[in-house]
Parts: sequence; structure tokens; C-alpha cells
Amino acid sequence: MADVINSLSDRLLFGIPKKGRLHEHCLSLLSGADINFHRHNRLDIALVQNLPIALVFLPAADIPKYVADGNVDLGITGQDMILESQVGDRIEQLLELGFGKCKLEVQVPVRSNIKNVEDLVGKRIVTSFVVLAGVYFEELDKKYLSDDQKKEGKKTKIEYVSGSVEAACALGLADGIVDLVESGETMRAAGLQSIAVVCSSQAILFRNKNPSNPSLVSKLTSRIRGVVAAQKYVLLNYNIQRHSLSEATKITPGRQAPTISPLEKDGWVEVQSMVCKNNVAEIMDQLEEIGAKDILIFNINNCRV
Ligand SMILES: Nc1ncnc2c1ncn2[C@@H]1O[C@H](COP(=O)(O)OP(=O)(O)OP(=O)(O)O)[C@@H](O)[C@H]1O
Ligand SMILES: O=P(O)(O)OC[C@H]1O[C@H](OP(=O)(O)OP(=O)(O)O)[C@H](O)[C@@H]1O
Repeated sequence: MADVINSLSDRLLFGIPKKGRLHEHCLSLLSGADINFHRHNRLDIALVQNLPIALVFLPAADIPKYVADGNVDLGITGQDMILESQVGDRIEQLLELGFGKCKLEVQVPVRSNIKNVEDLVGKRIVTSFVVLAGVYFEELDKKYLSDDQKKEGKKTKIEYVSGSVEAACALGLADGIVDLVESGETMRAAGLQSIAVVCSSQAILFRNKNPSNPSLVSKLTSRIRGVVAAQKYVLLNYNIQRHSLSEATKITPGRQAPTISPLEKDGWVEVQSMVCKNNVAEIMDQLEEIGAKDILIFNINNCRV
């Protein structure tokens, strides 16, 4: 332990969520970027073996403050955590990472008279996001409460709980909650429905405005950008008759431009192009319709784009 702590002074400190929804994704990103480390059992600091970096495993909610205050140089967490920590002006967002996608939503019991956010004004809200919920309902209070009601303290009450927020209405603690939704399963299982979206979020890589080693931050960002792009794209390869080429390249324009090579068969060319994983089935259908043959898909392990 002492060895690890003593080796921190010359290293770039990188904050990683220590558990929860973002943890495993972060580990696979680090592995894809060839950031090798060994984490001792129960130790929240790990030295990277092949770069002057130390990983600091922290609660996702605390990482924005550590980065903004300069205790660590850069970090990964959800955009929702950054908004909630109110440190947006003291950090620099480097990269959206494409995982941890969710929305912070206002939810109420399906079996309740409350059908829109105005109905919640003056009532009780329970959430882990008291800042974001506070800002959201303050606007509604301003709009819908009279001056007398404000003086009488009829403002919407926002109360903090650290987890299991979805249980608050059933337990009689709240009239509505503000909580994260991805698939909606938790919400539906708790007999709740969404009536408004406060904000959308995904995991991001971000840094302090004055990190200790800016060139290493850039190197790390390029590597991680490559891994994120590799996860997002596949390489598509197909053969097509030259007279259909302009139509084909409209379907697969590539990131810069497709690579086109002649085939040893009159009037035919081979096309290679990066395409978004999400659209690949649709793109293959369209290529087939215009006569493309031998359509092949290759996964990309890593890339620089
Ligand atoms: N269901 C979800 N789908 C996708 N991303 C999510 C989901 N829930 C949370 N997140 C993202 O992950 C971040 C961390 O949430 P998580 O619930 O893992 O918090 P935690 O408090 O660190 O972990 P735990 O819930 O284990 O205590 C959130 O701020 C959000 O950006
Ligand atoms: O819409 P869904 O796909 O159901 O996801 C939403 C749930 O995920 C998160 O909690 P998580 O499961 O991470 O556990 P937590 O309540 O301990 O934070 C969030 O707080 C919701 O409860």
C-alpha cells in the first residue's frame, strides 16, 4: 500500500467508477486502450504498468468534484453526475463514450391522480439528484405558485435518498420521484410512469482545466477515442458493378470516403467502408437491392479515426 501511495507523485491520476453501472464498461475501455494495471485486493488505487498513470477507483458521484478540484487529473462518469455536482465550468469534456445512456425522469404512480408535472407543484419529491430536481421544480414553483403560497412555504419539497428511489411512493415518502430510466423496467416494476424528462445522460471522459500532464491526457484521449469508434463501427466489404458504384457509395459513404479497388472481373469493383453497427442490417439490404455481391462484415478491434 505504502509503495503505491509513494509512487503517485509523477503520475497522471485517472478517476474510474469503483462499482455500479459504469464500472465494467470502463474496465473494457481501459483494456482496449492497452492500459495495463494490477489492482490489489480492496485497494482503490492501481498503478498502470506501461504508462505513468495511476487509476483511482472512486464512487461515480464523487468523480466530478475530484476532477474539478484537481485531486485527480481526469475521469469517467455520467453527465448526470457532472450536472448534479455543478462543476461544469471547472472541467473540460473530452469524449462521449457511448455507454451508460439513460434519462433522468419525473415519475409518479400509475394509480394516482397526478398526470403531469404541474400537479406535483407543492408536493413531495424523493430523489438522489436533489440539485437537478431542485432546479427543475423551482422553475415550476415560480410559474404555478402564487406569492402567498410561496410565503406560506408551499414550495415543492425535495428530499434525498441514496438508492432504491423507486420505492419512495409506495412507502408513502413521496408523491413523485426523479430517477434514472434506461429500459424502464425498474419504473414499471414499481408501478410508476414517467411524466417528464429532466435531462439525458451518457458516460463521458473529462479532465481538469489544468491537468498535470496535458500531452499524456491527449494520448490517452486518442486511444480511448479509437476504442469507442471501434465499438461503434464495423468494416463492410462488398463487390459491385461499376455502373452501380455511385449509388453504392451513397449508401456507404464511409467516414472520409470508401476505398474502391478494381476486381479481376470486367466491370466489377470491390468497396470497403466503415459503417455504423446500428445500421448494418439496413445497409446490407439496400446494397443487395442494387446488386452488390459477397457482402462481408468485419469487427474492428481498435482504430484511430
Ligand atoms: N440503468 C442504467 N442504464 C444506464 N446507465 C445508468 C443506469 N443507471 C445509472 N446509469 C449511469 O451510471 C451512473 C452510476 O450509476 P449507478 O447506479 O451505477 O451508481 P452508483 O451509486 O455508483 O452504483 P450503485 O448503484 O451500485 O451504488 C449514473 O450516474 C448514470 O450516469
Ligand atoms: O430503466 P432501467 O433499465 O430499469 O434502469 C433504471 C435503474 O437503474 C439504476 O439503478 P441500478 O439498477 O443501477 O441500482 P441502484 O438503484 O442501486 O442505483 C437507476 O437508479 C434505476 O433504478
